[in-house]
Amino acid sequence: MTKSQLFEQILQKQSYLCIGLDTDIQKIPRHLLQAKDPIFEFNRQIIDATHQYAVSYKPNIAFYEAFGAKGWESLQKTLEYIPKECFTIADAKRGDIGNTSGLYARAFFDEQSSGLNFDSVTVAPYMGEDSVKPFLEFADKWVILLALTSNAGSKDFQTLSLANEKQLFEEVLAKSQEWGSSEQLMYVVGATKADMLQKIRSIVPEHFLLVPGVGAQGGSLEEVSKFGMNKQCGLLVNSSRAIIYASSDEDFAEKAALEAKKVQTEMQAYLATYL
Ligand SMILES: O=c1ccn([C@@H]2O[C@H](COP(=O)(O)O)[C@@H](O)[C@H]2O)c(=O)[nH]1
Repeated sequence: MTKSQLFEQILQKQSYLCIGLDTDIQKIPRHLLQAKDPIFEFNRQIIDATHQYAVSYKPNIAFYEAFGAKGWESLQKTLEYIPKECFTIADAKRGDIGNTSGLYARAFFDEQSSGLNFDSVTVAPYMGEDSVKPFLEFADKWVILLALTSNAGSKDFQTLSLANEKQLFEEVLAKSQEWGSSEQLMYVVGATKADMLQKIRSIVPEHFLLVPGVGAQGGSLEEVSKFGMNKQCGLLVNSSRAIIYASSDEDFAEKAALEAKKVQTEMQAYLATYL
């Protein structure tokens, strides 16, 4: 999917919501445990109930790979089930020496090889250019580099000041623009770090940002929208637990739809104000 196709979807659905499929077998409604593949069945019903409010889905790979071959199968079925107009993100946070990154890229992008055909994958930038490049060699695919993450531990390294007086995450944003364009690179910025968004936008005005951390982590959708939106929206705001676990009963999909609609309605207002 190209940047302008993504923007078109955002305008059509009046939403920049990404729903996180962090599907935890311990948290899904009990009655689903009787299904042949409870994780896929949960995802299927969540996707059916929410896709009109979301432009993107982000399965976090940890929730699938923890279950070995069966988990990968649930992931593959989920990916195939997501409507084609939605942007798909493998939240895998990969990255290694180039030779190994090439295989990670195939795992998420090369359907012939792995059975998976995600639009994008999250990548850790800290091994540098040669660790990221192999992901960028796939046509029409996106790399989403971790820049300033939503967790408290982001201060341990990401905000350290360098000799050039930049913070490490600023250097990640500046340097990585030499590796690929805003048509193939996005950045993760936590919603809990909305106070840094103006600075971030001054470094990467054109890029899309994947913003996790609203909902369960308490980030403000309004601040993210006010300080992070650019002329093509430039935001995919993720919410996982607050939507998919809105209810633990048989009405879970209905309640997830209500939560997603609530977020979408708020987004519609911000698109009218800040775009
Ligand atoms: O900085 C980051 C990077 C990734 N995540 C991931 O996003 C979701 C957030 O889930 P919630 O339930 O909405 O809190 C989850 O998959 C994280 O691993 C992040 O939170 N922060």
